[in-house]
Amino acid sequence: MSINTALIEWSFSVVERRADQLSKYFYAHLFHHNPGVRHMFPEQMDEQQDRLFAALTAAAMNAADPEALVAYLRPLGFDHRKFDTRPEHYPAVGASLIAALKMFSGDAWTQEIEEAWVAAYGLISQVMIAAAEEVPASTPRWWDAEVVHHELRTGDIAVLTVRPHLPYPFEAGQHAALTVPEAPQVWRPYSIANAPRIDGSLEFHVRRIERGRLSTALVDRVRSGGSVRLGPAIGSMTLQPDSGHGLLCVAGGTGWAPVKAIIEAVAALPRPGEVRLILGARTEREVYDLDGLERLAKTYDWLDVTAALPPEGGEPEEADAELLRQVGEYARNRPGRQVYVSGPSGMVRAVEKQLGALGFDPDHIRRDAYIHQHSTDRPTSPAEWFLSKRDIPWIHSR
Ligand SMILES: NC(=O)C1=CN([C@@H]2O[C@H](COP(=O)(O)OP(=O)(O)OC[C@H]3O[C@@H](n4cnc5c(N)ncnc54)[C@H](O)[C@@H]3O)[C@@H](O)[C@H]2O)C=CC1
Repeated sequence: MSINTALIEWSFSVVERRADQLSKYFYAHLFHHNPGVRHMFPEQMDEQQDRLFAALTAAAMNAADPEALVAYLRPLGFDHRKFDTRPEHYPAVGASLIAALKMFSGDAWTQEIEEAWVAAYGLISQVMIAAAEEVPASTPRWWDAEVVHHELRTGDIAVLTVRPHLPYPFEAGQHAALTVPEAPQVWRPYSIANAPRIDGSLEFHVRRIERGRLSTALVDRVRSGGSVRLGPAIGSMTLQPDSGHGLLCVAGGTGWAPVKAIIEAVAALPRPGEVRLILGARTEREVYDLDGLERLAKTYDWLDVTAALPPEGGEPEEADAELLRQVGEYARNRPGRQVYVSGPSGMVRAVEKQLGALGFDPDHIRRDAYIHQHSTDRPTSPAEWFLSKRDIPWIHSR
């Protein structure tokens, strides 16, 4: 089926400036016509408001590249089992999407545009439904877990250890969506900060973000003995077969979490290769897992760690340049190395660009695109526009 993505993109540009109102209309339409799905969303929609809509528009705009689209949508379809999403929900969402776009397009809406959106949405739902149906029925839709340890490491970063009640399959470097009873139906992806353990426990590193309902609950309200709910583990930032030949790992802030898991997975290899870890933080205090780091560095002679911090008395932003300097210095003579990069998307992009300039093959650089889509530090593509909370003076004029 061919989809007219140029038309979709054009029609999107017509409504883009009223994205905020459009997504509100979309949810109002959805809930009015399908009151049965309201419980699947958070009570307060402000934070979550645009996420479903953003994913839909991002996917529709990528419909011209079926391979990329399928790679993006399959894990999403699998992950959506945790919302209890059923095939019959998809037409309902599609109808509200079209209604909202039509409403805000005015005279610009044509039969051809409608057909292009219907075709794109049809493809999106088909891939997601198929991905969810391929999962064996015995696989849980979610996993409940007990918080066995909760530790505040800095004013705003907590490290949580949780133990799922049922076996939880995952690979080092993957992430899982979390929610807690303190923030019902608010889900966010967090990287798992360990390789699989015999006792089945999982570690998560959470920074409280401004107005983040879930991160605030995870940092300030959840305590040992509490409970969390996990979606399935997803993500491809996992250890590759040739990783034993040496790795460069670059981690910034809480981006340390999946890199820690990768290092633990390297340690389980029969013959671990050399691993160089460059760990960036904006201040020394922000190196929140120093004990864990020191333990790894002392135990494994193949692991070499340097911190990228601002110079003495320097500004926090100077850490950015130091991190890139260290990456350049190390990578210059090792163009064949596998690289794992995790942290703010600005950092990940800067590191990728630098490695590209040094002749690194992009296929050797592993990072987590999905996490970046859901983090606060996001690129600003037209679709991403929906994801970032911005004050638009001429919309919120009062
Ligand atoms: N799997 C993944 O990729 C994961 C990604 N994250 C993301 O990592 C981020 C962590 O946030 P924070 O701890 O607040 O990080 P942060 O703002 O404290 O920055 C961490 C490090 O990145 C460096 N950095 C930031 N922007 C840069 C740029 N443009 N160029 C070069 N270096 C730069 C800083 O100097 C610092 O060393 C969040 O956005 C989170 O979503 C977190 C966990 C896992």
